[in-house]
Amino acid sequence: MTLENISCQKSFGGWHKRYRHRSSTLNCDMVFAVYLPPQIEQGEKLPVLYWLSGLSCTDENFMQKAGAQRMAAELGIVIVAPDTSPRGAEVPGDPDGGWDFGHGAGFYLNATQAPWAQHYRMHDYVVHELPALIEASFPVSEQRGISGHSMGGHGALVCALRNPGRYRSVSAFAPICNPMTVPWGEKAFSRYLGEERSQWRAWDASALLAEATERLSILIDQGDRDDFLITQLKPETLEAAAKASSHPLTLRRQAGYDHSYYFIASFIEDHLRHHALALGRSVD
Ligand SMILES: N[C@@H](CCC(=O)N[C@@H](CSC=O)C(=O)NCC(=O)O)C(=O)O
Repeated sequence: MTLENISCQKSFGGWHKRYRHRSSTLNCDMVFAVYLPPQIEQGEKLPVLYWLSGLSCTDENFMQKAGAQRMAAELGIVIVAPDTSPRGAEVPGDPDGGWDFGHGAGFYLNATQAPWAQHYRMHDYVVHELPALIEASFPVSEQRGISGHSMGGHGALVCALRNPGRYRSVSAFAPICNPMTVPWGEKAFSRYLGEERSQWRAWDASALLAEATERLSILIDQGDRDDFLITQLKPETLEAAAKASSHPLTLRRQAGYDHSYYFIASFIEDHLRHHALALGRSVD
């Protein structure tokens, strides 16, 4: 596997880098970003937090707007931010030109329907191909955490719930909690997975949580001034599933916050500490 370094900036004593590579899972070239904290140069194998961004994002939104680098440098956590879908001229996008399906909207699932199934396999990319590449290319351990925002917050929950034992920590900002029942999810699932709704449950965080066997503690922050809260996100559904199955969930409703990266930047430190604790880093 060849990695092409396309940019490099020093940040808080560590390095923000972007790489291009060929993905055999997605059948296209992909770009991801990685933040390597200063401890990486001391020969210590560091844990990795995977960050999954939301609709319309690339690898750049989180790295430029969340302000995570200072704490990641302090805690000694590598952060990897993949793109949000397969990309390129050979990858079909939304035939209607929308931003909530196709390019920038891979939903971190494995599509089963033509023509999407040939490229849209973001779950396998994020859970398997990318970590294998990261673990072979950088001095990191196999201790993994996963987090994300909105579509990516849902993606993080689903990756953790579908793969018990693979992640030591999980959290989310304003995740889509029950995509089977909201417009963003219905549009994406009906095309990627087909019209048979029973097939959707395997990619819905609330449905998966109801049947989870691993009790990985979940941290979620949700702004109460989020324009998508009622129509698209539905945290109460996940909360009810967690309650019914006694799954550990801390869902914090944050007064006055919206859906933006201003909200994420306000609470990213708490999430990094949540992950650091589970990933065996010392947290003061
Ligand atoms: N492009 C759209 C706005 C889409 C949007 O709000 N995207 C959110 C994630 S929404 C759920 O997945 C986002 O993270 N945007 C990027 C950012 O940097 O804020 C439009 O133009 O309306």
